[in-house]
Amino acid sequence: MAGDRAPAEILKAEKAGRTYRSGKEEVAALTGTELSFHGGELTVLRGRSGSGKTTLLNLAGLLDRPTEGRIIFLGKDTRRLSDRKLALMRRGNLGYVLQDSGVVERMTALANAALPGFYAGLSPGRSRKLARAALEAVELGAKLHRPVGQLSGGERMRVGLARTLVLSPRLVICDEPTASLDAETANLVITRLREAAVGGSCILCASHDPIVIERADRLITLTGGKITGDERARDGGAP
Ligand SMILES: Nc1ncnc2c1ncn2[C@@H]1O[C@H](COP(=O)(O)OP(=O)(O)OP(=O)(O)O)[C@@H](O)[C@H]1O
Repeated sequence: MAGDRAPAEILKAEKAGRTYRSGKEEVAALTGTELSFHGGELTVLRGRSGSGKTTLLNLAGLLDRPTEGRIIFLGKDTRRLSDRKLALMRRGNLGYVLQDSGVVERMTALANAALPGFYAGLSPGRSRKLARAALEAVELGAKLHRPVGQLSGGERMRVGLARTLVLSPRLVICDEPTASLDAETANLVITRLREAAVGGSCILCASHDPIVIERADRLITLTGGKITGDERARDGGAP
């Protein structure tokens, strides 16, 4: 899926907002968000607890729909898409690095990382070859055949990362991808994410970790559900 797509606009938020309703109470978690994301960039989203980061990641990741405004993904107005079409769009174009890495514990690391290939209709051999390379890239080449349930938390997270990146998704959504990792493993994770960006993916990452922030191309700040900062990193994110 890689190619000359670096300048392409992947996602656009137009006056997008999300209000949660529980009983009579309404929480405007995100309001009037105007943002555009392109391939080839790693963007870090910062903000205090409750500022709306997860809400924005969920909208950008097509996991939730805005209650106002719209999200345009690959030129398509997602308001018009059924839940089924949205799910297909996610499967073909999006990857997630979330707190719960979503790996299947009874399956081996290799089988987990090969899943996107199978779903995309690649041959089993090709899916496994790509999975093996993705796992080697996160330093799990020696544990390919281990059931994920027998791996450490950081290793599971890396299996999830390998699975997320194995088919070079257009957009990768990450929620605190280095939380609870030691500095060396955190460096490995951010290096893989940067490589994915260099390969043309658009990476959107909520994080407070200086290791992540110093490798960002762009820094967005959220305050009380609004974008209050949107700046380019001076050195454009070291490779
Ligand atoms: N399902 C929900 N129902 C009601 N309110 C919600 C819901 N999810 C989030 N909120 C509220 O929306 C606001 C933004 O929440 P969000 O989870 O996006 O913040 P965040 O910046 O990701 O916070 P944190 O860093 O603590 O994870 C908060 O006030 C939160 O309490």
